[in-house]
Amino acid sequence: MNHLYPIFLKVHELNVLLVGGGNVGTEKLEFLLKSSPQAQVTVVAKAFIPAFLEVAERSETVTLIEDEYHEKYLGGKHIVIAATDDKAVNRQIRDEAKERFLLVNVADTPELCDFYLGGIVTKGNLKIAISTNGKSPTTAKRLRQLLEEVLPEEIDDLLENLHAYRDTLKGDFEYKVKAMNELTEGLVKKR
Ligand SMILES: C[C@@]1(CC(=O)O)c2cc3[nH]c(cc4nc(cc5[nH]c(cc(n2)[C@H]1CCC(=O)O)[C@@](C)(CC(=O)O)[C@@H]5CCC(=O)O)C(CC(=O)O)=C4CCC(=O)O)c(CCC(=O)O)c3CC(=O)O
Ligand SMILES: NC(=O)C1=CN([C@@H]2O[C@H](COP(=O)(O)OP(=O)(O)OC[C@H]3O[C@@H](n4cnc5c(N)ncnc54)[C@H](O)[C@@H]3O)[C@@H](O)[C@H]2O)C=CC1
Repeated sequence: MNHLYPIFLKVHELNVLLVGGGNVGTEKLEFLLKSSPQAQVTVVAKAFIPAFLEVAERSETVTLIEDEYHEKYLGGKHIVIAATDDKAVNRQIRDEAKERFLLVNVADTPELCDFYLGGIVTKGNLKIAISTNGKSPTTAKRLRQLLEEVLPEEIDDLLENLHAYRDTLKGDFEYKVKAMNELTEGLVKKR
C-alpha cells in the first residue's frame, strides 16, 4: 500500500534550493525543468559538471551559486533537494531544513525524504505523476515512457473542448456537473 499523497506544486512561484551539481543533481534538475520549465531553482554546489551547466543554461529561472552548502542558503526557500556526494552534508541539509519546517528530498535516500520525486507525464494540460512508493524508480521511469507513448497529444484538445463546452452551459452547478458527467460517460463505459 502506498500512503503518499500527491500534490501538484506551482514551482514557478515557489523557491526551490538544489544542492549539488553532479550527475544526480543534473538528473533532478532535468526532470524538474522538463515538467516545470519556469521552476524557480537556486543551485548551490562546490563545482558543476558540464552536463549540469548545459541543462541549467537552457533555463532563465535557474540561479547558480558556486559555493559550499551553508545554512544561509535555506533562507527564503520552500522546498529543498539535497544531491551532494557527501552523506554528512546531505544529512546536515536535511536536519537544517527540518528545523525550518521546509520540505526536503535527499536524492536516492528514501529514509531522509519528506517527499519523493516521481515519474511525470505531461500532455498539454494533462499531468500524471507516478510513484512506486520508492520500491522501483526504474518502473516509474518505464511507466512514464509507456504513458508518454500511448496517450495521444490530442488528449489536450479533449480537455480544452470540454472546458469550452462547460463555459457554454447555462444553469446552476448541479446542472453543470450532471451535463459534464453525461458527456464524458463514454470515456469510462465498458464496451
Ligand atoms: C525514493 C526516491 C527518492 C528520490 O530520489 O526522490 C528514489 C530513490 C532511489 N533511486 C535510485 C536509483 C535510480 N533512480 C532512477 C530514476 C528515478 N528515480 C526517481 C525517483 C526516486 N528515486 C524516488 C522514488 C520514486 C518512486 O516512488 O518510485 C524518478 C522517478 C524521478 C526523479 O528522479 O526525478 C527517476 C525516474 C524519472 C523518469 O525517468 O521519469 C533510476 C533509473 C534510471 O536512471 O534509469 C535509478 C537506477 C536504478 C536503480 O538503482 O534502481 C536509488 C538507488 C541508488 C543506489 O543504488 O544507491 C534509490 C534509493 C533506494 O531505492 O533506496
Ligand atoms: N551517479 C549516479 O547515477 C548515482 C549516484 N549515487 C550516489 O548519489 C550521490 C551523488 O552522486 P553524483 O551526483 O554522481 O556525485 P557527483 O560527484 O557527480 O556530484 C556531487 C556534487 O555535490 C557537490 N558537493 C559536494 N559537497 C558539497 C558541499 N559541501 N556543498 C555544496 N556542494 C557539494 C559537488 O560539487 C558536486 O557538484 C553519491 O553519494 C553517489 O554515491 C547513487 C546512485 C546512482
